[in-house]
Amino acid sequence: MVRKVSQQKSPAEFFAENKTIAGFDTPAKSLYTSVRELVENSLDAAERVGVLPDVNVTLEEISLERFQKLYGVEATERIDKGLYKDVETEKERTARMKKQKQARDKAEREAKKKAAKTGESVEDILRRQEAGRKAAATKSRRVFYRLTCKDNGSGMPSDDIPNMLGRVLSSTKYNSVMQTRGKFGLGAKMVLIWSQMRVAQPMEVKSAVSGQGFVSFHRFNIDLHKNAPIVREHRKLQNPGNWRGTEISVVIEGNFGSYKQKLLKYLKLIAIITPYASFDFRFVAEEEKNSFYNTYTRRTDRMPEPPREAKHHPSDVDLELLKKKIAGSTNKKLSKFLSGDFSNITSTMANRMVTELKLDIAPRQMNDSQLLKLHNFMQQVRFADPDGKDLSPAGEYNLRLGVMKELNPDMVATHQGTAYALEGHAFIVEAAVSIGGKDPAIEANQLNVFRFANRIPLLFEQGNDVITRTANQLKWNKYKIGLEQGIGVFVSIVSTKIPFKGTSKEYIGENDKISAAIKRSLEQCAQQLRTKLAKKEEAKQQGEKKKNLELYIPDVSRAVHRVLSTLKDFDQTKKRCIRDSQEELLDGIKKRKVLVTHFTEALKKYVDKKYEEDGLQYQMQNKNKSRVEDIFLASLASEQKLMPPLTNGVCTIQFLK
Ligand SMILES: Nc1ncnc2c1ncn2[C@@H]1O[C@H](COP(=O)(O)OP(=O)(O)OP(=O)(O)O)[C@@H](O)[C@H]1O
Repeated sequence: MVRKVSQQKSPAEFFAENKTIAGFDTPAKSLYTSVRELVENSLDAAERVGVLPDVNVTLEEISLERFQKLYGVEATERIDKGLYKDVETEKERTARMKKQKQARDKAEREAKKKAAKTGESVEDILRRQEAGRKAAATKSRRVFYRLTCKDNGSGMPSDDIPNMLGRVLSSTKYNSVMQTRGKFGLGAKMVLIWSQMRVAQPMEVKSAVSGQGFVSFHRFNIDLHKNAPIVREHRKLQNPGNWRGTEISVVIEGNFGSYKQKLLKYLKLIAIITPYASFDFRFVAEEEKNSFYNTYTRRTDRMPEPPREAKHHPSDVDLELLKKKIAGSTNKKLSKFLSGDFSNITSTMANRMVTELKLDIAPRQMNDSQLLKLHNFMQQVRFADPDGKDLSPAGEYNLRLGVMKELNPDMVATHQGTAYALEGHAFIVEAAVSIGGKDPAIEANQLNVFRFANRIPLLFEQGNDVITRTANQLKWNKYKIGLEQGIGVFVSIVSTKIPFKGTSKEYIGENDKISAAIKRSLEQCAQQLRTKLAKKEEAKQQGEKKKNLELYIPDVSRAVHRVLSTLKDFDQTKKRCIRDSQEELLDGIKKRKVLVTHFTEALKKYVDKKYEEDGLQYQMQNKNKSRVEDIFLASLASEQKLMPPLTNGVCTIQFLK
């Protein structure tokens, strides 16, 4: 009998073997996830020190041939051709030729049909298809990329760099109950692990913190087995411009072709939810003509209030956490510990708890059974929900600005809900709903749902996500919102703990509380849009009424002129009922001084005036219903106090102080 020997795995080995759970599935997806992880770290780092983020991403394409040259990989001289999977056998060649001929014949038949319908030439259609086929064929080739992400964030202390980026499950974001984009202490390390699995090149990091006086440069790998960094090079570089920030550079295998659209969509969405950041994306292709540069400009200097560190909510505490907190407590009284270390426990509440527990001792003197008693008791007590004051939602102003700047829809409504609590963590849902616009991201005849969690876009598992499900369930036609023009639904959830499914942070599963909060926010947006649409419809109807009236003007002018022309020849007795001013008019007609065009002009003026009066009357009638409507003007000042409202009966304007 073989004796089984127990084995251990380091976290780095575990995640290398199970990279899919961190979003590193195929080379294409891994490239996308790598960009995402580095960008989100950069945003966290800039916001941590309260600076407007500047994030520059460069993706340099490196063909297999160039990769081999660059890294001195000797290409194998092909002698035994049968060994290579890209060399066909005779049998494979015959089968391929047969298949290609069938495909060509089919394509030709379809192209002829299409040409008859569209009027295009058969050759053009076939040429286009051929280009598509070639593009698809290049997708299967191995391609590498040097990914570089540079920011103006906090920078990293020199000694921390190898550990923070070369040891799986290390993070500066662990010990706090705080809203951050990063949470797992995994992202940047997975980028390096992915690189090591296919390319074996070290990660290069330049970073400078405030007042350090130099830029630290590190090249390192991860020892997967030990889960520890292997530093290959460490130097101090000069920093004459006092730069502060981080630049991370790594070579990875990828496939930009298949994930280009996803990646650009991601950048667009992150620009929507972070309009106070500036993003540059540069793609440097092997062939110059395929290179491009996208920039997502900053549109406001107004950053959301940064998230603050919150205390643990008592209902979210497990025994281990309670033990850890107690071990670190210097309080002499349990009541002080409870009110000081947890949110939502006032000193009165803490005293009541201690009396109820009959446990008036210093926390560190508690034995295991007392600890268990305290934990059990905490599970039974009714605590108030966390209030969400430490969270940092994007804010309606930023959300609206982001949607307008990137998508320019015809109409947009926004709403930020109040905070709710989920297992001891506060969360806030904010939403925007847009109608129409010409951006291809908003497709007509459907709901286009865009999801954000802790201000990062979620692009995968759309159908399983609570946001998509809730948006699809809403009865949009109840708000007279049709799908024809394309509806954009933008939902952003912020929390100290987002209940993501998996470490790749791709979606949030079904959850009644979150779903109800999303529904409420979307309903508010839909209600605003309903009012706007009604106003627009009213204006349209007024316009049509005016147009219809104008249509009659030429005929009416001619008819009136003709009647008056006949009147001018009436006998004196009948003429007596005509007043002096009218006498003058008839005289004008007789002498051909008053023509049909004079009637046309007069009637046109009258219709214009009437239309204006009706419009004004409509506004007056509705002034009480909808006088106050948020409009957002970019303010130069960061102060947000409001001046007293200025009202003129038609609208109310309130400026920021
Ligand atoms: N650009 C950067 N500037 C400053 N610090 C950074 C930067 N990138 C990473 N860090 C530091 O390195 C740590 C580890 O980053 P990593 O991406 O591995 O995990 P994380 O961001 O904490 O969590 P997640 O796995 O959820 O992304 C971060 O917590 C942060 O302190």
